[in-house]
Amino acid sequence: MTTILKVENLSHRYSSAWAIRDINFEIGQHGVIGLLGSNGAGKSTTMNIICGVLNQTEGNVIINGINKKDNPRLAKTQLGFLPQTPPLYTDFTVSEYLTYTADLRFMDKKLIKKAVAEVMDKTGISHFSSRLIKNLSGGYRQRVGIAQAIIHKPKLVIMDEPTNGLDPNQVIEARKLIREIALDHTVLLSSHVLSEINLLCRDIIMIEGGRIVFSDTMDAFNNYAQPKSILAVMDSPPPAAAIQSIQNVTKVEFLSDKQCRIWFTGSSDITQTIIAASMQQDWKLKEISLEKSLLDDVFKQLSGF
Ligand SMILES: Nc1ncnc2c1ncn2[C@@H]1O[C@H](COP(=O)(O)OP(=O)(O)OP(=O)(O)O)[C@@H](O)[C@H]1O
Repeated sequence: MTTILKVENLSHRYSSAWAIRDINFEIGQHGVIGLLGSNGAGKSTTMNIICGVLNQTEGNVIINGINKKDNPRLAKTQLGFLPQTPPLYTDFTVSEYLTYTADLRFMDKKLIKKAVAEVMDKTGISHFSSRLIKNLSGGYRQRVGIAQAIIHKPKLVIMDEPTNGLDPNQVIEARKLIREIALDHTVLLSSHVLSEINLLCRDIIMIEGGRIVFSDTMDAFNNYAQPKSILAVMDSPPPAAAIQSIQNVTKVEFLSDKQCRIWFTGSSDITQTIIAASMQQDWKLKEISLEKSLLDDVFKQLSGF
């Protein structure tokens, strides 16, 4: 794996309290990586340090092989940042603003005009190039925010809650654009919206109380909590008490005449016991399936709520 971002033993203290403590992770090329955590978990602190807006108390941030402490200016050329509120100058036109941000990124002046045209095309805002930013909708302003983050073709793009405050259609459009950007860049995106992380991200890093509590693929996150319930459909189901008498069954709830949910402890081999009981007692079992834990349940389990 080519490492684009390496975070080593990162800790930060605001006055006396530690906001993050000993954060370590490494991310590779392309794709969207989700930074998930509830409010106050430490996402913004981590992102602000990576972007150089805040200096860490301890630890290292290495972007595309460059340690931010040793060469902050060079490290910053490797990254683009879309903060929660995009830093837009609303009295500028779209192209004036993007030209200005390209200059701030120390881009070669001769290349700026072409880069502005390219990034407007990529983010779907070319037709608004001469419009004042203050006259754009929220969705288009967000596109301008994304355009300024990628105009200098950085390896790493950091987005802090990028769909916050957008209406449902704008959210769909913004997610589509983020996916496209992730084909050429590594995107580290923070959110406390689980469904968004699930839709967009390949890998997930979860922070709670300033510490990493989970770091793996999205699939591993979805499978993290073991199934604890079974859905069964029977043509001739017995009373709940009969199912409840099976060892390790903790609760039975009928959802309809023929369908019930069965909670259990211990191994999921219990499905075999239920199948055997059904055959012995002629419950006419037609379907049986383990219920996958909901993303929200995993989140609750990991965050200790
Ligand atoms: N400037 C500051 N001074 C003191 N404490 C701060 C400061 N900024 C953040 N904190 C504290 O640091 C902790 C982590 O905050 P941070 O903003 O990084 O969390 P977050 O996960 O981004 O939350 P949110 O989703 O609400 O933005 C919290 O306890 C917060 O109160």
